[in-house]
Amino acid sequence: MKKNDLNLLLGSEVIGPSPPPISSVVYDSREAESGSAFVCLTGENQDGHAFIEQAIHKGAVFIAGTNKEIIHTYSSRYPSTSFMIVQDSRLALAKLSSHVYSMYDHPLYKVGVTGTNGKTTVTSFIYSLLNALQFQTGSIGTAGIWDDQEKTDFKQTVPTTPEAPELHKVMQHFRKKEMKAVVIESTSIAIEQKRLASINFDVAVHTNLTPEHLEFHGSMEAYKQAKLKLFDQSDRAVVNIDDPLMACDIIKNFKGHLVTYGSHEMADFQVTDVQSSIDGTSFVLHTSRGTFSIKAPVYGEYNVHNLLAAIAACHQLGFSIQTILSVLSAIKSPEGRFQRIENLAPYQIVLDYAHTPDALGNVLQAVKKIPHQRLIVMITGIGLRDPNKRPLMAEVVEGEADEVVVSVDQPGFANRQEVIDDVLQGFEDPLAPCIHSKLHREEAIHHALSLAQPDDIVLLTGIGFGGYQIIEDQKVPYSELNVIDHYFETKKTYKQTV
Ligand SMILES: CC(=O)N[C@H]1[C@@H](OP(=O)(O)OP(=O)(O)OC[C@H]2O[C@@H](n3ccc(=O)[nH]c3=O)[C@H](O)[C@@H]2O)O[C@H](CO)[C@@H](O)[C@@H]1O[C@H](C)C(=O)N[C@@H](C)C(=O)N[C@H](CCC(=O)O)C(=O)O
Ligand SMILES: Nc1ncnc2c1ncn2[C@@H]1O[C@H](COP(=O)(O)OP(=O)(O)OP(=O)(O)O)[C@@H](O)[C@H]1O
Repeated sequence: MKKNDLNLLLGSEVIGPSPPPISSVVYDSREAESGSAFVCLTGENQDGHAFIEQAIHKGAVFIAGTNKEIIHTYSSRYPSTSFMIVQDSRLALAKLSSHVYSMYDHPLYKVGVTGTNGKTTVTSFIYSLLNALQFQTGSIGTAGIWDDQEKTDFKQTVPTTPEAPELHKVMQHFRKKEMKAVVIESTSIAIEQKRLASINFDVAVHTNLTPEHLEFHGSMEAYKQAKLKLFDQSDRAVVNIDDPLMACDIIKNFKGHLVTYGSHEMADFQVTDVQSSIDGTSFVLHTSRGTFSIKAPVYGEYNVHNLLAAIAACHQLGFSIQTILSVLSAIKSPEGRFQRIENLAPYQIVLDYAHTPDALGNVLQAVKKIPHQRLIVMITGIGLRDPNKRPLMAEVVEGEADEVVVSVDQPGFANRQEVIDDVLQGFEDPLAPCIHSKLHREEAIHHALSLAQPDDIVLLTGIGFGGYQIIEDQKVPYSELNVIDHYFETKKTYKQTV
């Protein structure tokens, strides 16, 4: 790769020779191989500059970092390797990745979905609608990396939005397959860490803003500012007009073509007359192109709003509303988002990823619309995240359920009992007999199921999906469905032996 091209791309001077063609971009020295570019990032525990030598020994031909002294030291020690001192290594990582993984020039529409709650759901709705419209689309996010047919085996090192090299590698693969679009869940952390920095989105979608990730951003204002950046790199926008915290900022500042959705009468995609039933939700959609009566296989008013976001996003890509509505029956919800487990027990089991107070409040309202006797709810406190959120989960559920089981998700290094105590603080009467606590999610699920009687609903919320729990610094495999199956298996064995 020519020195000048690299200088122009990254806005700095190459030290040493022009590197040979760069075959991969890595931020982890252990992944370096012959022809790699290694970008030094400063993490929570380590400084990537400490691994330059390892990257070179593994074959890296180009090293970028921010630490002048270290870069100069290594460039003298390894004169045949190319180096660069950059202002911002994360930006350099994004730009380099976009350049190196641009082998196919097949056009790929890019849709970014941001918001505190609903990203995975809206991403999945857009993905299934576009594919049903024969517009081959992939998706990237908490539910994994999907091409237009199935989940791929691209390694996902970050829970939701991959680091820039992985993102661009996936998009290169989609372009190679001549797919037409990709929907990318765009978390505030990813935006702040510039993982998406060199992507120009065709459509950016906003769902809502409520407190989350404050342990990372520090304040709601910083959290909002991070999400707003996505709209500076998109040609079109879809905005939830009902969101009091962020919609106005986008509407005021967005320069491209913007449409709004929600219940507000000013919404371009306005919803009224929402009616829930056992097999889905019906509602009326009002647009400048007409009014439509719709029935869709989704539960809860918030999911109707997620659906509107998806319809509006597809419309922003050029599909007519009638065409989009003709494939509504094809929409798919991601695993664990209002997932109903049937035929296991004489009561209903609903699994839901709600792990913010806002999400919990919404799913409780949705579940209560399903006919039932008693409602048993499991809630969790998250060890890895902002402790201030924990008691709010209790505040939201108090008075809404007949039995509440409190447990822990993603404990990390947190003390499980302390996490539970934080949650319990949110109840007016934490000692009430209907409040139970269990240190482990598995035990809590089994306890909640054991409390159920015919016609009850057991609502299991929290981070039960994704395939693992983070315990200390290990990702320990975890399957919600196996835990539930195990409960019924042991019950059967117990019955047979008594
Ligand atoms: C907590 C956190 O932000 N972790 C991120 C961080 O890891 P870290 O701080 O532990 O890294 P580190 O161990 O200090 O190492 C620093 C650098 O040295 C490199 N290194 C390290 C060791 C070595 O031998 N060689 C080497 O090169 C590392 O690869 C890294 O680049 O730096 C890594 C590289 O950039 C990230 O991939 C990693 O994201 C982890 C996987 C993560 O879980 N992040 C979460 C917080 C996240 O991004 N979540 C959002 C939101 C999810 C949601 O909304 O629910 C997401 O988009 O998923
Ligand atoms: N539009 C919405 N408004 C409020 N709550 C929602 C909305 N959509 C989904 N939820 C709730 O949030 C939970 C998580 O939904 P989803 O996974 O789609 O959100 P997310 O933004 O991707 O979350 P995460 O970033 O943690 O993966 C759902 O199970 C539901 O309880």
